[in-house]
Amino acid sequence: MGVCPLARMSLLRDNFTGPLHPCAWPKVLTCTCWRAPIIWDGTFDPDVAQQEAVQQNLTIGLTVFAVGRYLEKYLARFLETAEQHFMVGQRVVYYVFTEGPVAVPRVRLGPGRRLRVERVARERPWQNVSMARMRTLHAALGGRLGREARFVLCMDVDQHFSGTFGPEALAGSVAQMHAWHYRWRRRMLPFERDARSAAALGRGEGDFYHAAVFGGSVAALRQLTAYCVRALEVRWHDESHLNKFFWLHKPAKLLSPEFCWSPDISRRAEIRRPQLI
Ligand SMILES: CC(=O)N[C@H]1[C@@H](OP(=O)(O)OP(=O)(O)OC[C@H]2O[C@@H](n3ccc(=O)[nH]c3=O)[C@H](O)[C@@H]2O)O[C@H](CO)[C@H](O)[C@@H]1O
Ligand SMILES: [Mn+2]
Repeated sequence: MGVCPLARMSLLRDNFTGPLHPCAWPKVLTCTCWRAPIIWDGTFDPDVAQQEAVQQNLTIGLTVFAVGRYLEKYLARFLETAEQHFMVGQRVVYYVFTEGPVAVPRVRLGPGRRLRVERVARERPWQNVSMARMRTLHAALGGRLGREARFVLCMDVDQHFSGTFGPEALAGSVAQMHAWHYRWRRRMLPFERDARSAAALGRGEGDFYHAAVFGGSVAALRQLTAYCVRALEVRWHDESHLNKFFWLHKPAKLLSPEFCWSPDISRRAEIRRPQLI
């Protein structure tokens, strides 16, 4: 994975917490070659981020799709644990996209937190649900979600929060280092390599492998979703287009694999308190 070069470390700042502590984790990469910070537990001060976000009077959007079986199977736990861990103390607006609005569980929300349910058509086969997310997100960002929120995070529903997920995760554009791939050699990463695909990355291209959690300002996400929608019309997998986008438009911040971890992966010293499981 490599280690952040010392020369750059002192310059590394976070938009919410100010100076970061890249040395807190000597064994992991804490910045990218384009100087974006990689947020690991211990590299930032959560209290400063919290205060900064309150001062900026932010509303933070969290989008999630819960279509078909995923609605009853995952949504309640996702929302209940989000209430415990996601941007606690901030104004939050959840956007749940589902084809079954009446079945959305009634989760008790803290003050300043709202839940909006938007109806979407059920796509078949189920893989298309995942791909159709980009189109739906793009429309929502151009509508009420875009007016209500300053920053938005987009997540899978088949997971739950297990640790504090605070404003240190916010930036103009945010990508996450995929838990399964962050230790892989760059050339082994599963980017689309078929040159016939619009998502193809050439030899030596691609920085990190991303999926699972992405976000940013409304404007940046409009750009990302527009890119993926356009590209998806050519077909192929949404995740490949997401990765191509982040190769072309470098994210301002990266989230460490802790932010979306899988318990199926063997224990790793650098993974202490995962935000999502
Ligand atoms: C953890 C992780 O790496 N997740 C990525 C992986 O998802 P997964 O391989 O985890 O696929 P998945 O089945 O979780 O589908 C992605 C998401 O689509 C929604 N959904 C899907 C099917 C369905 O019947 N109903 C429904 O609501 C739901 O929010 C789900 O979480 O690959 C996808 C590619 O398409 C995305 O890149 C995901 O971010
Ligand atoms: Mn998933």
